[in-house]
Amino acid sequence: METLQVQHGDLLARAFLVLAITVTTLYLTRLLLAPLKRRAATSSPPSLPCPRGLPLIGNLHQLGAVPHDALAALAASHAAPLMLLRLGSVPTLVVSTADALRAAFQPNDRAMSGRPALAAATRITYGLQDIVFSHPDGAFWRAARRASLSELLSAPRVRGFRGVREGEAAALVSEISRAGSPVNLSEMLMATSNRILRRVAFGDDGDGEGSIEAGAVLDETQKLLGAFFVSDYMPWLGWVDTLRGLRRRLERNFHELDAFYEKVIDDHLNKKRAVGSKAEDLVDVLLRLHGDPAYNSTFNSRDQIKGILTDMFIAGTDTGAATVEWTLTELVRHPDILAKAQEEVRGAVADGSDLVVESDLPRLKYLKQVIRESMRVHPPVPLLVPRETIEPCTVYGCEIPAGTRVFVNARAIGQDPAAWGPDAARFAPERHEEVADLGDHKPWHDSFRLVPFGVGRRSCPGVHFATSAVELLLANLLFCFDWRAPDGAVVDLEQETGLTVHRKNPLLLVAERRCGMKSEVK
Ligand code: HEM
Repeated sequence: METLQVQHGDLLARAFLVLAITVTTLYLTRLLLAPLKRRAATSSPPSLPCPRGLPLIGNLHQLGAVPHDALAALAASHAAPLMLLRLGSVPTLVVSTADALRAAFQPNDRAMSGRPALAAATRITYGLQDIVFSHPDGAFWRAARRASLSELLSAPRVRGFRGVREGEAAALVSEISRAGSPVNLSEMLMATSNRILRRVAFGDDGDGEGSIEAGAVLDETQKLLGAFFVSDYMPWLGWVDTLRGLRRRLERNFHELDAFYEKVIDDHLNKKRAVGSKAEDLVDVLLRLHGDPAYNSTFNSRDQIKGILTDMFIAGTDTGAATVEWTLTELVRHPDILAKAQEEVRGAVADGSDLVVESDLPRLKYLKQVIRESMRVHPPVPLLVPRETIEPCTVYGCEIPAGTRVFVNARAIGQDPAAWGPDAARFAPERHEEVADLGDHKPWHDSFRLVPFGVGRRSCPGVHFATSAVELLLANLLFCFDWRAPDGAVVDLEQETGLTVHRKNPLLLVAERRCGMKSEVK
C-alpha cells in the first residue's frame, strides 16, 4: 500500500502551479453562480475548531511536506484533538488523540466506516469492487471481508505460508552476506516484501521475465495510488488531471494490470491445482470461493477477484517493509535496546542453527515489544486509509454530516502524552511488557491509543499475515548480523511522504556477520 491520497509536497506544488493559472476565473464564475452551494460546503459544526483556510483550496496548503506531522502541529496549535478542515471542497475531520478517537469511533463505528471514492483507487479496483474501498453497506464488502478473515488471511492460511516466509528470510540473509558494505536495507526489504506477497498471492517466485514486467506494472499502480489527483479534492476541476496526463497514465496502467491478472487467473485455471491443498495461493482460494455457493451470489465476477488481488498486493507489500525499516532504524539509534533484543534472539535459537525459524518466535517476547514500540512511534500508515462518514453522526455534541472525510492521525495518537505519559517521545519497548501475541488483533486497537492497523470494522484484516513476516525477518537480521551506522554517519529519522511512510533516505548500515556462523546461507 504505497501512497493513496495524501499528497507529496512536490506534487502539491506542481498542482498549485497549474491551479493558479486556471482556477481564478473558474472561482469567480462559481462565486457568482453558486454562492449558496459554496457556503453550504464550507459550513461546519459550530463548536469543533476549524482552522481558517484559503479560498478554493481551503486548508490544502497546510498539509505541508509531511501531512501527518503538519496536521499534528495544526491540531496542537489549535488545542484541537478533533478539528474540521476543508481540503479543496471536501470537509475533513481530523482525529489526533486517543480520547478523541474513542469519542469519535466507539459510538459511531458504522457511520465512520465509509471510504472516499478516490480517482485512482476507483479505476484500479474495477469500480470499488475490492475490500479496501468498497462501500460498507453493500453485500459485497461484507462477503469479501468475511472471506479475507476466514480464508485469505486467516491464522491457518498464514501458517500455511510459513515456508515462503522462511525461504525469503534465508534469501535476505544470504543477500546481505554477499553484499558490499554498507548494505542498502531499504531496497532489500522492499524486494523481500514484494517477493513474499507475489509468492503467496500469485504463486510467482518473482524471478522470471514476466514477473519482472508485472513488478513494473504493480510499481506504477502504487505510484498512481499515491499521486495527487485534483479531482479528489475539487471534483469540478477534474479536467486538470487529464491535462497533466494522469488520467492517461491511469488508463494505461489499468489495462496492463488487467492483462496481467487475466493471465494469472487463466494459468491458475489451467493448472487445476488440488482444491484445499496446502499449496493453494491466494488466487486459488479466490477461484475456489468464486465457485462456492455460499459466496457466489455476491462474489461472482473476475473483476472482484482482480480487485481483491490488488488489495493484497497494495495493502500488504510496503507496509511490512516500512515496519522492518523503521524498527531497525530505531534499534541502531538505541544500541542498548539493540543489544538486549539480540541477546534474546541469540539465546532463543537452538545451538548450531544458522537461522531463526518460526517455531522460535513465541520465545521472543522482547522483540515483540520492540516491534509494537516501533509501530507506535512510526505507524507505517500514519493517517490510516481515509474514511468517509456514510451517515450523519455526533461527536463531542457536534454533528458531523454524511460525506465528511475522516483522517485518523495514528502517529499523533501514538505520541499523545495523555495516553502514553510524559515520556511519550522516548523509544521504550518496555512500555508494552504485558503484550503476548503480536498477531492477536484485539490489543492493537482496543485501547484506541495504538492504532497502526486502524480501528473498528474497517481495521486491517492482515495483522497476522503482516506481523508473522515482520517478526521473522527482524529476528533473522538480529540473529545473523551485528549492525551499526557507517563510520561518521548518523541514522536520521526523515520521512518520505505518502500513505505508507518510508524513510526519506535509504537505510544504509554496516552488517557484520556474527562470528562462528557460516558466511553464506544456502
Ligand atoms: C505492517 C503491515 C500493515 C499495516 C501497518 C497495515 C495497516 C492498515 C491500515 C491502517 C488499514 C486501514 C484501517 C482502517 O481504516 O481503520 C488497513 C486496511 C487493510 N489492510 Fe492492512 N496493513 C498491513 C498489512 C496488510 C497485509 C499484509 C494485508 C493483506 C495481505 C492487508 C490488507 C488490508 C486490507 C484488505 C484492508 C482493508 C480493510 C477494510 O477496509 O475492510 N494489510 N491496513
